[in-house]
Amino acid sequence: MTAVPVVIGVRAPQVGPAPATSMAGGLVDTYGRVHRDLRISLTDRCSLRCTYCMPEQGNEWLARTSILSTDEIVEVAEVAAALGIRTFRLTGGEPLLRTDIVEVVRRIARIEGEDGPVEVAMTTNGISLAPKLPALIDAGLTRLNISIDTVNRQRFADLTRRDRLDDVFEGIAAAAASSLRPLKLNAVAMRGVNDDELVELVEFAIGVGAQLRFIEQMPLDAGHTWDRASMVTREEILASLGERWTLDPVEGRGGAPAEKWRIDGGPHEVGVIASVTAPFCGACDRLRLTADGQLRNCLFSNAEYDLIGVLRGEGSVPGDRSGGIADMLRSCIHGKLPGHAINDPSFLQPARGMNAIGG
Ligand SMILES: Nc1nc2c(ncn2[C@@H]2O[C@H](COP(=O)(O)OP(=O)(O)OP(=O)(O)O)[C@@H](O)[C@H]2O)c(=O)[nH]1
Ligand SMILES: C[S@@+](CC[C@H](N)C(=O)[O-])C[C@H]1O[C@@H](n2cnc3c(N)ncnc32)[C@H](O)[C@@H]1O
Ligand code: SF4
Ligand code: SF4
Repeated sequence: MTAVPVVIGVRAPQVGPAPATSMAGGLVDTYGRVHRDLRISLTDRCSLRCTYCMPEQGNEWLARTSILSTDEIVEVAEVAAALGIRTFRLTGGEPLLRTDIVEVVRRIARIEGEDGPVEVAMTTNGISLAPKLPALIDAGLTRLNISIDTVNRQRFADLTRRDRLDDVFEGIAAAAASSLRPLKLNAVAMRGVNDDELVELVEFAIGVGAQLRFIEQMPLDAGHTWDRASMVTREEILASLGERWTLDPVEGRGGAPAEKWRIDGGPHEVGVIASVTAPFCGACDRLRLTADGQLRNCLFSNAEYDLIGVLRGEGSVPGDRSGGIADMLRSCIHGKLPGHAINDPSFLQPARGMNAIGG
């Protein structure tokens, strides 16, 4: 039984040998957005239970048999790279819980993209990162984003339902001491939880040589309890930081989700990912692959494209199915809407929580 009761599915196309021209043309949607970034969720499992993402208990995990193998992930990544994907971001759930994580990184990092080697990035909660980091870097990991919403131990335990802040600090320290740059820290801003700590979080990030990005909380929690009033907005975040520092906008955002500001004219920057009040959908260049092999063209989409059906469908033979994978990637792109509808009264939150979508 999977964690996804009902999704609007798109059936797998007939599997067969790849037509000679199947890789021609990139992943351009009907609004002209060129897709360069594939976020791959490696598992829906996690070492934490953040309130805005997962339920405290009783989560319905994806069946282990439905989780994509390393071979399957690499097969998809190779086709995606041939179609123009340049960055593969490994996420979850907690990607470091995947026992073959180093192999996944190594095999994706070997893929040649259109303009040279692809980038392999990871978003993690940092737990158990320290002992694994040397092997991950050796395998070809190029960038790390680590999530930390508070530097207060009791708050961390309340918010994540696990008393593991010291493990996160250890992971951040290892990343800070490593060669990976830029190092980014993510913090979801929450009213009455950490909104009195925003300056302290930025100072913590500066202290470890990282850049902090605040995230507006999105309606993606497994319990569907999100409410607009408890979301701390971009404006509120800037007002709070503005009491301490002068913030000057940094130009040249491109397709990045974070708007950035220079702090007091100095070398440090802070970012805000305002997915709700200032969505960046017009420049969206992302696709997502869930751990159970469903392609999604938007975090908030209720449609999924059944890639695992292509990979495991009857008569499917490894090596012969790149055309089917490419077709499914294109179908997914073709169905992409211009933006999300969180601000529309008819908005329907996706059935999956963020941990099962791949944040
Ligand atoms: N609405 C929306 N939010 C996103 C999207 N991608 C990332 N985010 C939000 O931004 C947060 C941080 O994302 P990360 O996983 O750190 O990656 P990133 O910011 O895309 O990565 P880089 O900017 O390349 O470092 C996520 O947790 C989401 O909350 C997206 O496509 N749409
Ligand atoms: C889903 S987690 C997966 C990777 C890893 N477990 C982590 O926490 O970094 C990726 C990112 O999504 C963010 N996130 C999760 N649920 C969210 C929500 N409802 N709104 C905004 N961001 C969310 C987390 O804070 C984290 O930065
Ligand atoms: S945000 Fe990341 S660390 Fe927190 S519960 Fe979700 S997947 Fe786990
Ligand atoms: S909400 Fe959807 S369309 Fe908008 S940036 Fe995120 S993934 Fe892209």
